[in-house]
Amino acid sequence: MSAHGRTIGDHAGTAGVMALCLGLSVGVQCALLASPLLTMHVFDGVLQSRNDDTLLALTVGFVLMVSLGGLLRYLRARLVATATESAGMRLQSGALGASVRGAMAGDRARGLAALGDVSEVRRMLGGAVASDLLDLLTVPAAIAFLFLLHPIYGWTAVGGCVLLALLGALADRTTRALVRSAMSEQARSTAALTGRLRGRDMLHGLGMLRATLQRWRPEGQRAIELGDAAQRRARAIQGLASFTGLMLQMVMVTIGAWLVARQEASTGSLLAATMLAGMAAAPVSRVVATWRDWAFGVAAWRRLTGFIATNAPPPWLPHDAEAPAGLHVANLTVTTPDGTRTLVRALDLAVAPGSVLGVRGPNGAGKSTLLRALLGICAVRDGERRLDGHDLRMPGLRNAAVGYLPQGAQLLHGSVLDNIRRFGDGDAASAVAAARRVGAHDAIGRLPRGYDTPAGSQSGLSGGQRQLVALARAFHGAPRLLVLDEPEAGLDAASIALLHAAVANARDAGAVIILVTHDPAEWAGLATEWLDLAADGAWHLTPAAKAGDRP
Ligand SMILES: Nc1ncnc2c1ncn2[C@@H]1O[C@H](COP(=O)(O)OP(=O)(O)OP(=O)(O)O)[C@@H](O)[C@H]1O
Repeated sequence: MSAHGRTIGDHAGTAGVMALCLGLSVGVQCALLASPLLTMHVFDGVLQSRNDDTLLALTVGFVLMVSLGGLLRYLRARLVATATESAGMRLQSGALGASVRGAMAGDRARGLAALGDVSEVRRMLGGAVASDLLDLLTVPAAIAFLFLLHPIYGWTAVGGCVLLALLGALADRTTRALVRSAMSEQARSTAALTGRLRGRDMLHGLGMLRATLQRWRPEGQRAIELGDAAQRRARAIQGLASFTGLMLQMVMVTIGAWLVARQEASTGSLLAATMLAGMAAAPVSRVVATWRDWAFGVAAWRRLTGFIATNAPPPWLPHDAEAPAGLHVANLTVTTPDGTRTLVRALDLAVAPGSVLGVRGPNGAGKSTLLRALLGICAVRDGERRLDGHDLRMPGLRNAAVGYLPQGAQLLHGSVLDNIRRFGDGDAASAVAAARRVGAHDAIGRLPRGYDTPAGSQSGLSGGQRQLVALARAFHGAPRLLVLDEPEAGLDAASIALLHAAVANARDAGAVIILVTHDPAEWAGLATEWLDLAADGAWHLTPAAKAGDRP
């Protein structure tokens, strides 16, 4: 199904669920309103006529209506829970994708904060907020009923509900700015702490943990203080709101007694009016009471949707059937992630299947960033990059046809086997074959749990072992494009020799290979062409036969 079709389907499904929730809520309101109606009949009819049969019939009716109301309320709660759960999941997957894209563009902190925002929105959706909102339907129904009993009852209830709504607005007005600063301060301090704690070896190795935490403490403290201040103000107003709800019922009793004394209303209507006033005020009080969840949740939702829209996946170019086989790069301009400096200007490149392009240049010239730009995992100012005519930014294409070895291996939480087969369902044999291809199989065999050894950041793998596992992951599935960032880093001489053989085999099998190296002599026998990057964005291509000629 197309993305567009899915969107229409989603909207139709959401509209259907909302209509059903509304229908169930109307049913709940009818059942609720039956109680004051029956109470009025008991007082005004049965107490006068002393008819036991009528009393029994009214009691049965009352029990039935209350049970029906309970059942409908239960069904609505289930429906709301399912709908909010799936909305939360959709939001989470959108936020995850946007966080990864944001991190690629150099904004890791915002990505982390977005995941915090997802929790905030889910807390709002998962709480009683949706049910409270639907219960607001009771307010007009109860007030209409009160007007039928006597206009004074109706106007008193309107006055009480307006007062409650004003208190809600006051809570919003007096705490909104505080809540906003508390939330952004919290997001900033969490991101700052996470960033500081990432380099755990260095923090402990240089005894810097204490100083780092001390520097962070004022930021964390400020976020907590702002949050507490907002909570305190909101709680004071909530207290006022519950008091107003009680007052409304008491005022209703007094007005009812006055109307009964003037024979303008019956005793039964007094009781019904008191119950109805409580029913009208309760949902408004609850909305005021859960205001904090609302305010935080809605603010988080606004930030999230903005963040997801800013980090939306780029529109992919259509397949170019005319394009020659291999990697084609046209007019690609790569900048630093923050966009302040051009690293590679207007690069044109054609690497045929069965070729090895070596990339070299001084530290910081932009070699790693260029590889990321080729794979479409960092923003570029201009240009296209295609593999066999397909836009390389398509994640499906990269998963199926690309092998990538980033700088620093970057193994993920999971076993060595999981990492090599990229967390897919592929059989273990394919992972073992990839490990054999790059000469990693024996090294993995010597690990305490072999292919089941944990490989994430907390694992005990050495730098070289991590590099071998990452190489096996890159070569897994015989990719058509291999992008290797300093593949020889951390490897001993024997492993480097096996790596050369793996690259030669992949080249002979028709793969396109791009590799960054600081040791061009190491790859002199394999590279078919060299791309030299200068510090000012200039670049130069040299056929391997003339590899010694630097620009
Ligand atoms: N998040 C960022 N914000 C701003 N500049 C960045 C960011 N990340 C990297 N850079 C800059 O981009 C430039 C290119 O970095 P890159 O890692 O691509 O260089 P490199 O040629 O691979 O370097 P090395 O040989 O040291 O690995 C560097 O000058 C670096 O300072």
